Amino acid sequence: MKLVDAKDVAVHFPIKGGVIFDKTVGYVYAVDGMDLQIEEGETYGLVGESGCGKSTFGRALLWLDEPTGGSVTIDGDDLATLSKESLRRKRKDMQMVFQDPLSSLDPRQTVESLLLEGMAAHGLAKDKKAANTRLRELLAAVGLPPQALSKYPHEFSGGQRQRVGIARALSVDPKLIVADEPVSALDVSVQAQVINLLEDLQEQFGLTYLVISHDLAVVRHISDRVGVMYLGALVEEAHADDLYAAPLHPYTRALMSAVPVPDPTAEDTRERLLLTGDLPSPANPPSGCRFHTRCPWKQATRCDTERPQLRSVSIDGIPETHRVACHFAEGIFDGSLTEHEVEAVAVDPAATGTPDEGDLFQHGSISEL
Ligand SMILES: Nc1ncnc2c1ncn2[C@@H]1O[C@H](COP(=O)(O)OP(=O)(O)OP(=O)(O)O)[C@@H](O)[C@H]1O
Repeated sequence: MKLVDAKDVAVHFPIKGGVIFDKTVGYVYAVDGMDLQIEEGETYGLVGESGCGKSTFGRALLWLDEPTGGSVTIDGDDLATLSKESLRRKRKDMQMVFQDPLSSLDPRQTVESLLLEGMAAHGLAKDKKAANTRLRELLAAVGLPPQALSKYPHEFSGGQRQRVGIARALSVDPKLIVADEPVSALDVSVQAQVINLLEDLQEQFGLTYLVISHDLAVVRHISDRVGVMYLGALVEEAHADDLYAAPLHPYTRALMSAVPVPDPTAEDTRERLLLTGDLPSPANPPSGCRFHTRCPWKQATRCDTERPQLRSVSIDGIPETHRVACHFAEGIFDGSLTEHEVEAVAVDPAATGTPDEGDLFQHGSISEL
């Protein structure tokens, strides 16, 4: 059964200008036409460069950034149609795990108070004895000792703090968890432990996950299906193994070719596809296919004028579930379309912003699990 059904979701943030910043002078098209479905019990991994709109989409799914267009249906309820009270109750079913638990957990609260707070908001702490039992069960589930209840967030290591963040999300017995870069603030040695914990909890509690990450290795390890996002929308979607075996979109191919091979002494026969040019500003996205300014296979004039929709392709061995938003995916795949040099495009650096740490292309920070 479908738990998440997002259709044509848009989140456009107004850019304020004028003398006293009271006028809307433009929009940041952070999310622009996202279609995404997640089955109950599934893990969907969302990847893409920093600034492509992953977090904003995750927040829009949970109605934390209210979409400016499209619809989000969770477990049969169209969130836009819910009353304030119904939406408040619905929040029990959909929780978020953040990248940096230290900034998402109130430093003045003990773990006990942090966990009880969420439970109380949904009427799950009325019976003190039952709530106490539940607190201990939650800690055991995330691998923390009962003594952790009286401690403050700063008294834990990064990995333990993320366990507290996960326990807090779990405390209200949710169906869906959106995990936004859940391990990227952690040491590589701890990352695998937290990923394994998320997998165990999914099995134990029947959870559905949207995992947002810039790290292709993390996403590959944990996801059933993967969506690749570029400038506010999906450019490719497939079962994880299918995507990694045969990336079809030029952007996905570039992402994959940036990943170091696990064994550096082994001969690396993959094609190298380096992305040229900066990520265009989401305040001024390119017309047509949003990737055309960086695409070595761009064809005039279809790519600059017609925005491609996600579609299945007719390529032998590529399943119907593998969809790509590229007019020329078949020609690129079979080599009948030749590559050309990508002209450097002048991008206004002020509008583009500085890539964050962890940006795949800046740091190549892919960890192997
Ligand atoms: N509240 C906001 N107001 C205006 N612009 C915003 C707001 N939140 C995000 N943006 C912009 O929307 C775009 C998408 O941001 P978002 O954080 O969703 O991307 P991301 O892919 O999650 O990147 P990162 O991994 O760096 O968080 C960026 O250009 C960002 O600057």
